Amino acid sequence: MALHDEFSFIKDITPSSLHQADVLVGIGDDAAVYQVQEGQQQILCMDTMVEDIHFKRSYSSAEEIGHKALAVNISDVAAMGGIPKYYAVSIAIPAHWSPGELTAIYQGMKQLGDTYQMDLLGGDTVSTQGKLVITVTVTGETQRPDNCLRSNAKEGDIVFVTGYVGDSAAGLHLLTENPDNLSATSQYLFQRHKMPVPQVEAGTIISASGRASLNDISDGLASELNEIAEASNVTIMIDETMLPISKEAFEADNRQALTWALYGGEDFELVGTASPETFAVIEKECKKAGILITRIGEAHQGEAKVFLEDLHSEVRLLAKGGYNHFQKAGGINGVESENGKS
Ligand SMILES: Nc1ncnc2c1ncn2[C@@H]1O[C@H](COP(=O)(O)OP(=O)(O)O)[C@@H](O)[C@H]1O
Ligand SMILES: Cc1ncc(C[n+]2csc(CCOP(=O)(O)OP(=O)(O)O)c2C)c(N)n1
Ligand SMILES: [Mg+2]
Ligand SMILES: [Mg+2]
Ligand SMILES: [Mg+2]
Repeated sequence: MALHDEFSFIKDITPSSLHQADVLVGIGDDAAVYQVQEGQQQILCMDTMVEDIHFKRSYSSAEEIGHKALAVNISDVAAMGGIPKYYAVSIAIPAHWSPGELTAIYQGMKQLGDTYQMDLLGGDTVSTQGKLVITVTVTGETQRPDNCLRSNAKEGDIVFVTGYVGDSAAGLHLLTENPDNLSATSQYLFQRHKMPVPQVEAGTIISASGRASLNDISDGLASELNEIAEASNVTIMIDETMLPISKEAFEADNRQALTWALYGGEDFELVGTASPETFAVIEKECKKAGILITRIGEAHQGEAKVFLEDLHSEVRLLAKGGYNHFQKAGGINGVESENGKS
């Protein structure tokens, strides 16, 4: 029988016990963490991008593809409060990709990696009769990974998110409509989709401030919040009026902007929770660093569920819906009907 759900597959293959006692975080968070020696924690993560699933060659340059393949991994390091240091790349190459394009993919990775002084340490090269597949492994270091776990949320916490949510999905929508659109709105949203900026500095500020729960937004805000609610066993309530949705996303389509923000995914912003006292510190430090961080709700005692209070003060359940690789051929799932009700 075909696979239906990447999340239950991951549960199935998670080992019930580990051999090594120095593993601090195994499968189940954004990245794994293990202790090398007292006070020195290393971080490890891996994400894959597949042509026509994660990007299209028709609208993404080779440099942009390389940038994003590394950025999505650095984003998982950021979600553990870490600093990225090294990367390795495995690439499966179909016949129709030219050597020039392939080196340009690596230039895109190098350009981003250089901004963090990251080094490429190895990888693998194979041919494929299918689409181009690029898998990146990133390692790095983290001081306080225990301050960034998905399981750290507590009742009374403030829920926050960095940057704007929904831009990437808005960009993808516009790219499929007219990738040649030169309007400032389209150009901004294209950039947000094709060249995500991982939130490393925000991650280090959050992990240094105290206990927080943290996730990066790859599958969508609703999905990531459900992961925090489930791992922490709390109810999360967010407020539609507080969601940081850009004017560009509203301009792209007023009626779809909320769905993009909740379920679109690939914003690679950080979402999490912290006590009001810790959040005050995070907010102050982010302001100093010029990082937008927005309070969007609270965590409460109760079932592991996520709710949205809408503009009319009506409360509705936010299902885990978001991007799931084995449902609806990878569409936006769990999306409300036209009138906004599920
Ligand atoms: N095929 C796999 N084998 C082993 N571990 C996996 C596999 N796929 C995902 N994982 C692990 O499952 C967890 C969730 O993965 P994923 O949803 O891809 O996280 P993220 O959205 O942060 O990239 C991570 O800890 C990841 O390392
Ligand atoms: C051509 C195309 N269609 C759809 C999408 C949207 N999309 C693809 S994968 C994905 C979710 C994130 O990718 P995933 O591999 O699940 O990342 P992870 O959760 O492991 O970080 C989204 C929203 C896209 N980027 N490009
Ligand atoms: Mg992640
Ligand atoms: Mg992943
Ligand atoms: Mg995913």
